[in-house]
Amino acid sequence: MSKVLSQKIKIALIQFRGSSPDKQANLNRAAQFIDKAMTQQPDTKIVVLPECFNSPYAVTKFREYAEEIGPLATSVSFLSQLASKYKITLVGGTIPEIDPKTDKIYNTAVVFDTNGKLVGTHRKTHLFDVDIPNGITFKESTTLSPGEKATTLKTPYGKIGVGVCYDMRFPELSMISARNGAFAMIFPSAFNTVTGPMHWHLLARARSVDNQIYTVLCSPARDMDSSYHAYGHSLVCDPRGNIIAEAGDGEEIVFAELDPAEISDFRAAVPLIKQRRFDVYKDVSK
Ligand SMILES: NC(=O)CC(=O)C(=O)O
Repeated sequence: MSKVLSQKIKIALIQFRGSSPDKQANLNRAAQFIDKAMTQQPDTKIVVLPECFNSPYAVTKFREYAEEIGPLATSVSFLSQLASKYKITLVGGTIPEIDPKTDKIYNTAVVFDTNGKLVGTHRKTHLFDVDIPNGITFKESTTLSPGEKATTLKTPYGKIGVGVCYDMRFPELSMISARNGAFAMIFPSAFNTVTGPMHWHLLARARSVDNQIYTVLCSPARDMDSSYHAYGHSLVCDPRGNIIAEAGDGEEIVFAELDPAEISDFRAAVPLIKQRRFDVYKDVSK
């Protein structure tokens, strides 16, 4: 069986509070945490930041903080320098993006290679529009537009799929990336204190077990002074559905080792890939 992950690699998830109104201060804090991660575990190859890691997570704020994504954008150039400084693949969380041609705003994940090149973006495809009585009401579509594609990207170690937060509730995106050969699905995310306890672990485990891949969720740390109370609990789930590393709800760096044998051994033992019956479920995409 061909390997989807070429070697054992270490991943670091930066769970921090980046939702202050001062974008540059949030970026500087992200840099401090990445420096800390790389000092503690210098063999780390992939670093992940949370959803909306340098702006408030609020529908009324996305436009104010939005950047046109390109090499000169404040957040893009800042993250690019960090990726090349530490020679890491950086899944640089999400930033509000403005498309100047259409004036539409997106919640967009940005990914950099070890030379600091922006190698991919993923616009949140499923917007977080919910109304849970006595829980939470949130309507991203008030100011955001949805992305239109699934995202699978090459890294030096194999391919990763990228989704953003609510995207993890839709198994199709993860399946597309897994079938394109991804070894992990990485979701910069920000569940909250209502939906986190209900579904965060369940969804990570489900996406891993569906696809026999790693699932990586990176959340902001909880900040009870902000309008949105992030759940925290950034985690890594292995291809068997075991959570192998997890944060609490405060600021924390989570490290985990991803092992190609975990994928190949479990796929050999439980050969879902060979057993799939595409002849039976042709109708699923209708
Ligand atoms: N914030 C999100 O996009 C998703 C979320 O909190 C949930 O699905 O629950």
